[in-house]
Amino acid sequence: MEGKLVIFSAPSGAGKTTIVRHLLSKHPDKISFSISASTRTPREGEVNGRDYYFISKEEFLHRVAKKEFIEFEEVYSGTFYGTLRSEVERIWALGKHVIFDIDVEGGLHLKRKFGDRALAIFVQPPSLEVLVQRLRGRGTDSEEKLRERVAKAEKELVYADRFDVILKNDNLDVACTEAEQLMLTFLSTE
Ligand SMILES: Nc1nc2c(ncn2[C@@H]2O[C@H](COP(=O)(O)OP(=O)(O)O)[C@@H](O)[C@H]2O)c(=O)[nH]1
Ligand SMILES: Nc1ncnc2c1ncn2[C@@H]1O[C@H](COP(=O)(O)OP(=O)(O)O)[C@@H](O)[C@H]1O
Repeated sequence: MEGKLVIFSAPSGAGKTTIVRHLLSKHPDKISFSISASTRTPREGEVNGRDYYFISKEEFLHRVAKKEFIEFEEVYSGTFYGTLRSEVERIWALGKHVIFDIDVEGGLHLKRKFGDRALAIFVQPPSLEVLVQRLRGRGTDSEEKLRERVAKAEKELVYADRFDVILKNDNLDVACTEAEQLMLTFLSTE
């Protein structure tokens, strides 16, 4: 089987992780999550090898030098995230397609690299104000981290129209249904 890529990108807090988790729980037979490598510290409840491969900066840079990443980025100052080639190949070898929860630059990078084999979806929050509320509500970031995420979000919203599709995440149920339809249509076409 020729594996495909379904990419969800958005500013932090737009809801991509929530949507991706929903799709994974409904279609575990079709898709599998690309577990990124990250140098950030795990959040409460996050599991190494399930949410991320949490590795040190030293190991990350060593693996960059060995060209193990399809793409990687210093997403926030001093914190690296990247997609391992071995991860994508592992999932394709299982006969599944790969689903990504990745920032905007990383999503566009993968789209450029894989072209028609990839569907790049931009998850759009109703407004920047709602995005900030969601991030606050999630309660995972300090005020300083929150400011950093919001500043990045403002820049990222501009890139929405470079994606294949813009998916509005106002009502979560509606967004999840639309995401599912988009994904299934894409996966069923040659
Ligand atoms: N470029 C790139 N970005 C990633 C990767 N994995 C995660 N990210 C992005 O890094 C950002 C920070 O992720 P995280 O710390 O989990 O917090 P989030 O913003 O709440 O999703 C998010 O925008 C993720 O989508 C990756 O492999 N490559
Ligand atoms: N449509 C929505 N309406 C209200 N809250 C939402 C909606 N979508 C996501 N959320 C909440 O917003 C927060 C950020 O969502 P998350 O999926 O973590 O975003 P991201 O992965 O894009 O950073 C979470 O607390 C999530 O439960």
